[in-house]
Amino acid sequence: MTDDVAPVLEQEPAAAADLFGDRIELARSFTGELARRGEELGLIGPLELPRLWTRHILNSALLAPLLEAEGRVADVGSGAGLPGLVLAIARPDVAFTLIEPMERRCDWLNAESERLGLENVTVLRGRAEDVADAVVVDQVTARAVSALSKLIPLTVPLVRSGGQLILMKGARVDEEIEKARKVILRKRLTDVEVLELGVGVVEETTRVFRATVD
Ligand SMILES: C[S@@+](CC[C@H](N)C(=O)[O-])C[C@H]1O[C@@H](n2cnc3c(N)ncnc32)[C@H](O)[C@@H]1O
Repeated sequence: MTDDVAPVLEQEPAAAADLFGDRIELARSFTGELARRGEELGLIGPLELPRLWTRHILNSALLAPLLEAEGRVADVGSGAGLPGLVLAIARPDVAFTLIEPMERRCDWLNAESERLGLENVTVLRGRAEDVADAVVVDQVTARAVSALSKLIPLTVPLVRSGGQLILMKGARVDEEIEKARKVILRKRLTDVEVLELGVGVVEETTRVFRATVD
């Protein structure tokens, strides 16, 4: 447990207030708790503290404008709550299902949702492929779960016809798309595009694979 999280919180970038608006205090509270307990709970590595805001919190919040008003979103493999819990803070009008197989991580997600008073979060313990019958959403998000060739088959069954995949990817997204070409065709994804978000706001531009489910 890290007691002094002030240095982490002091690194809040100016863009945070714009992205979170009147929810900024909740975002600060979540960031502080993640800084305090994240390493001990195995949610973040020790090197992540100095870049918690830019690389993790803001990076996740950049997806907020992509979410449908009053929609339903499933975040697959939420882990520490990235991007799912951060988005639930930024978008109280959207109902989030955080899908995560590890019990300890589910405990953290439930405890933080409760502590922050987030009424738009349901935590579902399980693997995406095992809970697909219980979930239908308008959009699915995921960050750092697996390569697109595996992630697309895991996420498509959760989404209604006409809904979207919004999958956060790294610099090698084009390579991943190339490797997933057959899966993209087989799953009949349309409107496939790569969005570059946060240019000049976050350390590394956030690349998002977005596609519509048939
Ligand atoms: C590397 S962590 C990333 C966590 C978080 N999304 C982030 O960006 O920090 C991958 C997470 O995906 C979860 N996971 C792995 N396979 C999964 C599956 N088939 N369905 C749902 N979650 C899965 C793991 O338990 C883990 O919490």
